[in-house]
Amino acid sequence: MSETHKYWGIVPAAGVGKRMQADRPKQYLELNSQTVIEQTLTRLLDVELLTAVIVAISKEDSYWPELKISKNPRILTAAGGKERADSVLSALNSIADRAADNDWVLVHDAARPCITQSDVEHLINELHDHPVGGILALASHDTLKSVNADLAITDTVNRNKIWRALTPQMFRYRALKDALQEAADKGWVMTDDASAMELQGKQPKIIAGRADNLKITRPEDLALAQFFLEQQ
Ligand SMILES: Nc1ccn([C@@H]2O[C@H](COP(=O)(O)OP(=O)(O)OP(=O)(O)O)[C@@H](O)[C@H]2O)c(=O)n1
Ligand SMILES: C[C@](O)(CO)[C@H](O)COP(=O)(O)O
Repeated sequence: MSETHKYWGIVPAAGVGKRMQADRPKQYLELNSQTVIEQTLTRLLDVELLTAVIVAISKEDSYWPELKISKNPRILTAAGGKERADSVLSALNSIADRAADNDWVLVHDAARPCITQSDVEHLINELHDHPVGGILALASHDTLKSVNADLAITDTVNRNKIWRALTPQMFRYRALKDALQEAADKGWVMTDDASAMELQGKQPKIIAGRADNLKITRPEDLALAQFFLEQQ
Protein backbone atom coordinates (compact mmCIF):
# COMPACT_ATOMS: atom_id res chain seq x y z
CA MET A 1 0.00 0.00 0.00
CA SER A 2 1.43 3.43 -0.91
CA GLU A 3 2.35 5.43 2.18
CA THR A 4 -0.04 8.36 2.70
CA HIS A 5 1.55 11.64 3.67
CA LYS A 6 -0.03 14.62 5.36
CA TYR A 7 0.18 18.16 4.00
CA TRP A 8 0.80 21.05 6.38
CA GLY A 9 0.48 24.78 5.71
CA ILE A 10 3.11 27.03 7.29
CA VAL A 11 2.37 30.77 7.29
CA PRO A 12 5.11 33.16 8.45
CA ALA A 13 3.14 36.14 9.83
CA ALA A 14 5.50 37.68 12.39
CA GLY A 15 6.86 40.55 10.31
CA VAL A 16 6.37 44.25 11.13
CA GLY A 17 5.90 45.46 7.56
CA LYS A 18 8.48 48.27 7.68
CA ARG A 19 8.34 48.89 3.92
CA MET A 20 4.54 49.31 4.10
CA GLN A 21 4.89 52.42 6.30
CA ALA A 22 1.50 51.65 7.92
CA ASP A 23 0.16 52.09 11.45
CA ARG A 24 0.17 48.31 12.01
CA PRO A 25 1.86 45.22 10.60
CA LYS A 26 0.71 44.86 6.98
CA GLN A 27 -0.88 41.43 7.55
CA TYR A 28 -3.49 43.27 9.67
CA LEU A 29 -4.36 45.98 7.16
CA GLU A 30 -7.90 45.86 5.78
CA LEU A 31 -8.38 44.20 2.40
CA ASN A 32 -11.82 43.51 0.91
CA SER A 33 -13.57 43.88 4.31
CA GLN A 34 -11.19 41.46 6.03
CA THR A 35 -7.56 41.68 7.13
CA VAL A 36 -4.82 40.62 4.76
CA ILE A 37 -4.03 37.55 6.88
CA GLU A 38 -7.68 36.49 7.01
CA GLN A 39 -7.81 36.58 3.20
CA THR A 40 -4.66 34.46 3.03
CA LEU A 41 -5.71 31.91 5.65
CA THR A 42 -9.26 31.55 4.33
CA ARG A 43 -7.86 30.61 0.94
CA LEU A 44 -5.40 28.13 2.38
CA LEU A 45 -8.12 26.51 4.50
CA ASP A 46 -10.14 25.95 1.30
CA VAL A 47 -7.41 23.45 0.34
CA GLU A 48 -8.90 20.40 2.06
CA LEU A 49 -5.66 18.42 1.72
CA LEU A 50 -4.02 20.68 4.33
CA THR A 51 -4.30 18.93 7.69
CA ALA A 52 -3.64 22.20 9.51
CA VAL A 53 -2.07 25.62 8.96
CA ILE A 54 0.59 26.73 11.44
CA VAL A 55 0.84 30.52 11.71
CA ALA A 56 4.02 32.05 13.12
CA ILE A 57 2.98 35.08 15.17
CA SER A 58 5.17 37.74 16.81
CA LYS A 59 5.09 37.76 20.60
CA GLU A 60 4.23 41.49 20.36
CA ASP A 61 1.19 40.76 18.17
CA SER A 62 -2.00 42.01 19.85
CA TYR A 63 -4.10 41.75 16.69
CA TRP A 64 -4.12 37.98 16.15
CA PRO A 65 -6.32 36.94 19.14
CA GLU A 66 -9.01 39.41 17.96
CA LEU A 67 -9.52 37.55 14.67
CA LYS A 68 -12.28 34.93 14.48
CA ILE A 69 -10.08 32.79 12.25
CA SER A 70 -7.58 32.42 15.08
CA LYS A 71 -10.14 30.08 16.69
CA ASN A 72 -10.43 27.82 13.62
CA PRO A 73 -9.61 24.22 14.67
CA ARG A 74 -7.30 23.75 11.64
CA ILE A 75 -5.28 26.82 12.61
CA LEU A 76 -2.32 26.36 14.98
CA THR A 77 0.18 29.01 16.08
CA ALA A 78 3.89 29.14 16.78
CA ALA A 79 6.23 31.87 17.98
CA GLY A 80 7.65 34.07 15.22
CA GLY A 81 11.38 34.69 15.00
CA LYS A 82 13.83 37.46 14.15
CA GLU A 83 13.83 36.71 10.41
CA ARG A 84 11.28 35.01 8.15
CA ALA A 85 13.38 31.82 8.11
CA ASP A 86 13.40 31.75 11.92
CA SER A 87 9.61 32.02 11.93
CA VAL A 88 9.28 29.16 9.44
CA LEU A 89 11.68 26.98 11.45
CA SER A 90 9.77 27.75 14.65
CA ALA A 91 6.50 26.70 13.01
CA LEU A 92 8.10 23.48 11.74
CA ASN A 93 9.48 22.70 15.21
CA SER A 94 6.04 23.28 16.73
CA ILE A 95 4.62 20.22 14.90
CA ALA A 96 7.58 17.90 15.52
CA ASP A 97 5.31 15.65 17.60
CA ARG A 98 2.76 15.16 14.82
CA ALA A 99 4.47 15.59 11.44
CA ALA A 100 6.15 12.62 9.78
CA ASP A 101 9.52 13.09 8.10
CA ASN A 102 8.05 12.69 4.61
CA ASP A 103 4.96 14.80 5.15
CA TRP A 104 4.78 17.78 2.81
CA VAL A 105 4.89 21.34 4.12
CA LEU A 106 3.73 24.30 2.05
CA VAL A 107 5.21 27.58 3.27
CA HIS A 108 3.16 30.61 2.23
CA ASP A 109 3.64 34.27 3.15
CA ALA A 110 0.78 35.82 5.14
CA ALA A 111 1.46 38.88 2.93
CA ARG A 112 0.34 37.03 -0.22
CA PRO A 113 -3.49 37.18 0.12
CA CYS A 114 -4.33 36.70 -3.57
CA ILE A 115 -3.16 33.08 -3.65
CA THR A 116 -5.79 30.84 -5.26
CA GLN A 117 -6.91 27.38 -4.18
CA SER A 118 -6.28 26.23 -7.75
CA ASP A 119 -2.64 27.37 -7.69
CA VAL A 120 -2.01 25.62 -4.36
CA GLU A 121 -3.63 22.42 -5.64
CA HIS A 122 -1.67 22.71 -8.92
CA LEU A 123 1.59 22.93 -6.92
CA ILE A 124 0.62 19.82 -4.93
CA ASN A 125 -0.45 17.87 -8.02
CA GLU A 126 2.81 18.70 -9.81
CA LEU A 127 5.16 17.98 -6.89
CA HIS A 128 3.50 15.30 -4.72
CA ASP A 129 5.92 12.63 -6.03
CA HIS A 130 8.90 14.89 -6.74
CA PRO A 131 12.14 13.89 -4.95
CA VAL A 132 12.85 17.43 -3.64
CA GLY A 133 9.77 19.68 -3.95
CA GLY A 134 9.61 23.16 -5.38
CA ILE A 135 7.96 26.54 -5.56
CA LEU A 136 5.43 28.61 -7.41
CA ALA A 137 7.26 31.20 -9.50
CA LEU A 138 6.82 33.73 -12.27
CA ALA A 139 8.74 33.93 -15.53
CA SER A 140 10.41 37.28 -16.21
CA HIS A 141 8.71 39.22 -19.01
CA ASP A 142 10.82 42.36 -18.61
CA THR A 143 14.40 42.75 -19.72
CA LEU A 144 16.61 42.24 -16.66
CA LYS A 145 19.75 44.23 -15.88
CA SER A 146 22.67 43.67 -13.53
CA VAL A 147 23.82 46.86 -11.83
CA ASN A 148 26.76 48.11 -9.77
CA ALA A 149 26.63 50.00 -6.46
CA ASP A 150 25.85 53.23 -8.35
CA LEU A 151 22.93 51.59 -10.17
CA ALA A 152 24.83 51.75 -13.43
CA ILE A 153 23.96 48.85 -15.74
CA THR A 154 26.78 46.33 -15.99
CA ASP A 155 25.03 43.54 -17.89
CA THR A 156 21.77 42.34 -19.41
CA VAL A 157 20.73 39.01 -17.88
CA ASN A 158 19.29 36.17 -19.93
CA ARG A 159 15.71 36.47 -18.72
CA ASN A 160 14.85 32.97 -19.93
CA LYS A 161 16.94 31.67 -17.02
CA ILE A 162 15.47 33.94 -14.33
CA TRP A 163 12.20 33.27 -12.50
CA ARG A 164 10.71 35.27 -9.61
CA ALA A 165 10.07 33.10 -6.57
CA LEU A 166 6.58 33.17 -5.09
CA THR A 167 4.97 31.09 -2.36
CA PRO A 168 3.81 28.47 -1.42
CA GLN A 169 7.16 26.69 -1.39
CA MET A 170 6.65 22.95 -0.91
CA PHE A 171 9.16 20.57 0.66
CA ARG A 172 9.27 17.43 2.81
CA TYR A 173 8.97 18.18 6.53
CA ARG A 174 12.26 16.74 7.76
CA ALA A 175 14.30 17.91 4.78
CA LEU A 176 13.19 21.53 5.12
CA LYS A 177 13.44 21.54 8.90
CA ASP A 178 17.01 20.19 8.81
CA ALA A 179 18.01 22.56 6.00
CA LEU A 180 16.67 25.62 7.84
CA GLN A 181 18.26 24.46 11.09
CA GLU A 182 21.67 24.07 9.43
CA ALA A 183 21.35 27.50 7.83
CA ALA A 184 20.43 29.01 11.20
CA ASP A 185 23.34 27.25 12.94
CA LYS A 186 25.71 28.64 10.28
CA GLY A 187 24.24 32.14 10.41
CA TRP A 188 23.09 32.05 6.80
CA VAL A 189 20.22 34.52 6.25
CA MET A 190 17.91 33.52 3.41
CA THR A 191 14.86 35.25 2.04
CA ASP A 192 13.04 32.10 0.99
CA ASP A 193 12.77 28.42 1.90
CA ALA A 194 14.07 27.05 -1.39
CA SER A 195 17.42 28.78 -0.66
CA ALA A 196 17.92 26.49 2.33
CA MET A 197 17.31 23.43 0.15
CA GLU A 198 19.68 24.77 -2.50
CA LEU A 199 22.36 25.13 0.17
CA GLN A 200 21.91 21.40 0.74
CA GLY A 201 22.75 20.85 -2.92
CA LYS A 202 19.12 20.19 -3.86
CA GLN A 203 17.41 21.53 -6.99
CA PRO A 204 13.81 22.51 -6.20
CA LYS A 205 11.42 22.53 -9.17
CA ILE A 206 9.79 25.69 -10.51
CA ILE A 207 6.03 25.51 -11.07
CA ALA A 208 4.57 28.46 -12.99
CA GLY A 209 2.12 30.41 -10.83
CA ARG A 210 -0.38 33.18 -11.31
CA ALA A 211 0.91 36.73 -11.76
CA ASP A 212 -1.68 38.07 -9.29
CA ASN A 213 -0.05 36.18 -6.38
CA LEU A 214 1.70 39.36 -5.29
CA LYS A 215 3.35 39.96 -1.95
CA ILE A 216 2.03 43.07 -0.25
CA THR A 217 5.28 44.91 0.46
CA ARG A 218 4.88 48.64 -0.31
CA PRO A 219 1.90 50.99 0.14
CA GLU A 220 0.79 50.81 -3.50
CA ASP A 221 0.51 47.01 -3.32
CA LEU A 222 -2.66 47.09 -1.22
CA ALA A 223 -4.78 48.71 -3.96
CA LEU A 224 -3.36 46.24 -6.47
CA ALA A 225 -4.26 43.33 -4.21
CA GLN A 226 -7.78 44.73 -3.86
CA PHE A 227 -8.05 44.88 -7.65
CA PHE A 228 -6.76 41.33 -8.07
CA LEU A 229 -9.22 39.96 -5.50
CA GLU A 230 -12.09 41.69 -7.33
CA GLN A 231 -10.97 40.08 -10.61
CA GLN A 232 -10.69 36.51 -9.25
N1 LIG B 1 10.72 37.85 11.25
C1 LIG B 1 9.78 37.66 10.30
C2 LIG B 1 9.77 38.47 9.12
C3 LIG B 1 8.78 38.25 8.16
N2 LIG B 1 7.85 37.28 8.39
C4 LIG B 1 6.78 37.05 7.42
O1 LIG B 1 7.34 36.66 6.18
C5 LIG B 1 6.49 37.12 5.12
C6 LIG B 1 7.30 37.82 4.04
O2 LIG B 1 8.11 38.80 4.67
P1 LIG B 1 8.07 40.37 4.28
O3 LIG B 1 7.21 40.63 3.10
O4 LIG B 1 9.47 40.86 4.26
O5 LIG B 1 7.30 40.98 5.56
P2 LIG B 1 7.91 41.99 6.63
O6 LIG B 1 9.20 41.45 7.16
O7 LIG B 1 6.80 42.25 7.59
O8 LIG B 1 8.16 43.29 5.73
P3 LIG B 1 9.34 44.40 5.96
O9 LIG B 1 10.60 43.70 5.46
O10 LIG B 1 8.89 45.51 5.05
O11 LIG B 1 9.36 44.73 7.40
C7 LIG B 1 5.44 38.05 5.74
O12 LIG B 1 4.19 37.40 5.76
C8 LIG B 1 5.98 38.31 7.14
O13 LIG B 1 4.94 38.48 8.10
C9 LIG B 1 7.88 36.49 9.55
O14 LIG B 1 7.02 35.61 9.74
N3 LIG B 1 8.84 36.68 10.47
C1 LIG C 1 9.54 34.20 0.21
C2 LIG C 1 9.40 35.29 -0.81
O1 LIG C 1 8.08 35.82 -0.79
C3 LIG C 1 9.68 34.73 -2.18
O2 LIG C 1 9.72 35.77 -3.14
C4 LIG C 1 10.36 36.47 -0.55
O3 LIG C 1 11.69 36.01 -0.61
C5 LIG C 1 10.10 37.10 0.79
O4 LIG C 1 11.04 38.17 0.92
P1 LIG C 1 10.82 39.26 2.06
O5 LIG C 1 11.96 40.21 1.95
O6 LIG C 1 10.84 38.46 3.36
O7 LIG C 1 9.52 39.87 1.78
